[in-house]
Amino acid sequence: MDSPLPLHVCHVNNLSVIINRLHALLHCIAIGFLIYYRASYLLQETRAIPIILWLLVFASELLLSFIWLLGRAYLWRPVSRTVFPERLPEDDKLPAIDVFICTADPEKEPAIGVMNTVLSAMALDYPVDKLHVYLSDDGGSPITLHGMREACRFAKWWLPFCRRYGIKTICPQAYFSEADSDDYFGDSEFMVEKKKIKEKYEMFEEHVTKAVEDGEYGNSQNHSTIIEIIQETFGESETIRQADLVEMPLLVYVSREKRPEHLHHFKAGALNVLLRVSGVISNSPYILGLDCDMYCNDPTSARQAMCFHLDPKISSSLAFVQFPQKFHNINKYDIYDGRFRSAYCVQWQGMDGLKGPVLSGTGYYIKRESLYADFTHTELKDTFGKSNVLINSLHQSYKQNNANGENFSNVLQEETGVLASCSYEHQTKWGEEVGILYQSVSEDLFTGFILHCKGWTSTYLTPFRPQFLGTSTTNLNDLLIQGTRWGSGLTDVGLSRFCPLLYGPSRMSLLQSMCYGELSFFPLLYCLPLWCLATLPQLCLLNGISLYPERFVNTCKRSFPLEVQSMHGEMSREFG
Ligand SMILES: O=c1ccn([C@@H]2O[C@H](COP(=O)(O)OP(=O)(O)O[C@H]3O[C@H](CO)[C@@H](O)[C@H](O)[C@H]3O)[C@@H](O)[C@H]2O)c(=O)[nH]1
Ligand SMILES: [Mn+2]
Repeated sequence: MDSPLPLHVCHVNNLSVIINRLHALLHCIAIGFLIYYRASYLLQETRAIPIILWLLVFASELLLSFIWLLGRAYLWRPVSRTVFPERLPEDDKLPAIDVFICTADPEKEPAIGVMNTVLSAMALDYPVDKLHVYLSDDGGSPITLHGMREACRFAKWWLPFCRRYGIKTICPQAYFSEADSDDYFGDSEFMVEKKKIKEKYEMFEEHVTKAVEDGEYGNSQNHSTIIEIIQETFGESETIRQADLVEMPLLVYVSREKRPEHLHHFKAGALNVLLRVSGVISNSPYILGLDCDMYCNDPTSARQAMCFHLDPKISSSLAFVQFPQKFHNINKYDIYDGRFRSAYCVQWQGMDGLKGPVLSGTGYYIKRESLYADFTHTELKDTFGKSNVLINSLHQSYKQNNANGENFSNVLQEETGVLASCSYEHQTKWGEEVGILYQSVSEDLFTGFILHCKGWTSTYLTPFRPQFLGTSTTNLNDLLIQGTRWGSGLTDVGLSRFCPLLYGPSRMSLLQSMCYGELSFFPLLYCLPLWCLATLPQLCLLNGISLYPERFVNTCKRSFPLEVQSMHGEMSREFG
């Protein structure tokens, strides 16, 4: 029988709603005056200011007004949510979860950091037999594979320790670098145990770093498939308490085949290989997606996400639960806004009040089914490729533990090899209709957009304690590279046949299309206004040309002091 108490509640912030809408109205009036002023000047017979100047400023203001208008959709109905994981059904009724972690470059993404992410995911507070952790290594690096074996060995100490003492910081590196991590236990047995685990961790760290010094990075562009279920047995010198000999989550290393003559589609390609390979191994109905630089900072995220996925009122249409990206390496000045506050503190909450936030690349729990196209009317092999085992897995509900180290049978080993080969997707619908989509380098936003267009919804949860913590870009060079990649990915979507403002409105609400429109057009639409308004008014000022007549400016300032400020604020919000 279902619990009569809700698993989650949604609060609409009515005060914000009223303030936001009133503010939008006032701002609209101010924009109306400005447009009237600019347009009427064009109709005058004699003009003191060069027309080209006037037109450039006018065009900039129109573009800014348009993008501003689209952005109002975020503020239309912001909501926040609370979950009650204690009301979830017992553990044996919880659905299984596959965790997908992606790594690509062993030089930029050091193995020890990646292994900490793996360990933190293994230590999630969830039934171990229902948790499967997959690492995709696009670098095809022996160092990473070796790191996985070491991580598995250390996990046999780390997991029981976390469970026995209810450790919250389940990422060992973060835990041992915290000054007062959970030391409130104060008890001597705990302290002894902690010291022992710390020594084990240091040994683990040493083994991994030594392998980096001695080993080879491998060829990330040209290598064959390696898929291995990681299982480490204890060395003779290691003894472990009988009570701690617990089961561990399944741990799988996947390095897909890469050849220079085949497109590999970056992270989206890696995720699709994981989808297929995990489909024939554990086939869990839910997937947690993580970047290798973003570790689980709290054990409860899986149960929190299940509060939405297991709510019968919303679960049939719910595709994913998104947590915010938070970062541990940002100083208090944060001059590049590495925290992306407008996205994670304002925009996603606003979209959550419509049909849900954007899929944000990491820190989401997605339903596997939502990534498979509607396959009831299609020729399955044309869509999913030639693997019969994979096709059978589509129909079959989750098969528990059909793979562990010993019985990772030859058949399965061969099948996963085929599924991870670089030619598997030829003449299939992978990346076009099935799985993570390849159309844009911002694969996350685009995939989420198409899911919303198909009628799926999402929810956004921002608990007080960050559930996931990552590494943000902190220098200008990395920031510009990342910004250019995102900018071109978003513009790609905006200018494609999937333009949210044209493709969206008939498939989702107008407000939601406006949100996606704002996201995909802002890099492009800010270009001209940014250059014009950063140069022309200043040049005019130096030459004694007045773009804004004094009387007009004074009236505006008197009537709409807030509006004048917020119009200026709008640009500084996006560009720091
Ligand atoms: O060929 C590739 C390239 C990248 N990755 C992995 O993808 C993740 C994200 O890549 P990164 O280069 O760190 O990009 P970021 O700009 O930091 O990532 C943000 O932007 C991406 C979309 O552009 C999203 O996928 C990410 O989740 C989001 O955090 C990392 O774990 C990489 O290891 C691969 O697995 N294969
Ligand atoms: Mn990253």
